[in-house]
Amino acid sequence: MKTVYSPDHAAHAGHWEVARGAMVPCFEKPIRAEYVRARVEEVGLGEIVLPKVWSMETARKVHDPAYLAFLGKAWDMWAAEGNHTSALPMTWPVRGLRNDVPPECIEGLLGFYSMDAGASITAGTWKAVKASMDCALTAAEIVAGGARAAFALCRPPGHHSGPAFMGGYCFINNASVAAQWFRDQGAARVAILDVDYHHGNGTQDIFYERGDVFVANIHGDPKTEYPYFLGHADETGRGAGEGCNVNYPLPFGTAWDTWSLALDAACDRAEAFGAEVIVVSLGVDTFERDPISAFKLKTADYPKMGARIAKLGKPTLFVFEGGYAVDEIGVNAVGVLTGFEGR
Ligand SMILES: NCCCCCC(=O)NO
Ligand SMILES: [Zn+2]
Repeated sequence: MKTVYSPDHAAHAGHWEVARGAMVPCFEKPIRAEYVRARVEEVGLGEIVLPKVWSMETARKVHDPAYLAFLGKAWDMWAAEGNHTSALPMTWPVRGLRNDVPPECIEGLLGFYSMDAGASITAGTWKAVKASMDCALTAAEIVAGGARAAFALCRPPGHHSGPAFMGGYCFINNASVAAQWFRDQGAARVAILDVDYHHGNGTQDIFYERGDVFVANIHGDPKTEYPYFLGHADETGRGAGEGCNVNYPLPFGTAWDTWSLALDAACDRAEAFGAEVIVVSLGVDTFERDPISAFKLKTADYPKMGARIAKLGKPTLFVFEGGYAVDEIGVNAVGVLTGFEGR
């Protein structure tokens, strides 16, 4: 299987994030992608290629163009005010506040276009974000070109970013852009399987009223886990999208025996939907030693995850999302891919 990787990811290196009331070093850091790339090379998964440079045309079909334009200029606006550290939002338009965008105030725009303080912007963030999206589209093109599967080694991740907001380390929803690209190439029905520990609220939001893209999430129960405000089992889609969204919220401590039942159910639903191509939001923060998560999957479980997805027998694009147990991130993420290949 080919991997699409860009060294430009390293341009995005946030300094701090807020966790349990303290400023802590960012968990989503460049070394994550390097460890995964090293493991791809170590197992001989396949060729590692650079992404092509894509326009924003497809991204503008799943994201608000004004939001994307903001992402491209946010750092310059922040720096123009003499700021040197990461740009972080501090005020959000919650209930009772107005919802019109503050045109030229970077502090207001940061809050307007974010769901949390978990997406810090630095001088190189846009370069990395664009490259990450380019990796997803390039890998999608490899699949569309006849490959059974391809791996988009995306960093930063994307599944929390919605139509017009960033958050949870995410800026552009890479998996959603790829799914839209497959639709634009003529795939009538696309399924997105999000196996990251956290609910992909952005992906759900983007396709919630659409009947052409099925979205399944297996994740920490939002009653007690980030993102808290989406990801319940009663969220099944709306209008044309009714029945095209399914959530499997699971409790702290969930291990493979329970988690795999949700995967079976999600795969069955994707099959029943008639998906012609599968996009997997591949986060491995389901791992038992992940520092910010609370499931109990073991390294030996990840090849089983890949093997189950392979049973769908559909062209499959793997898009890298979360995972913060850096020492095992490579063996776990690539384990899904070698398991998919039946190695
Ligand atoms: N700072 C709050 C937790 C962000 C979750 C990031 C992630 O892994 N999402 O999949
Ligand atoms: Zn996650």
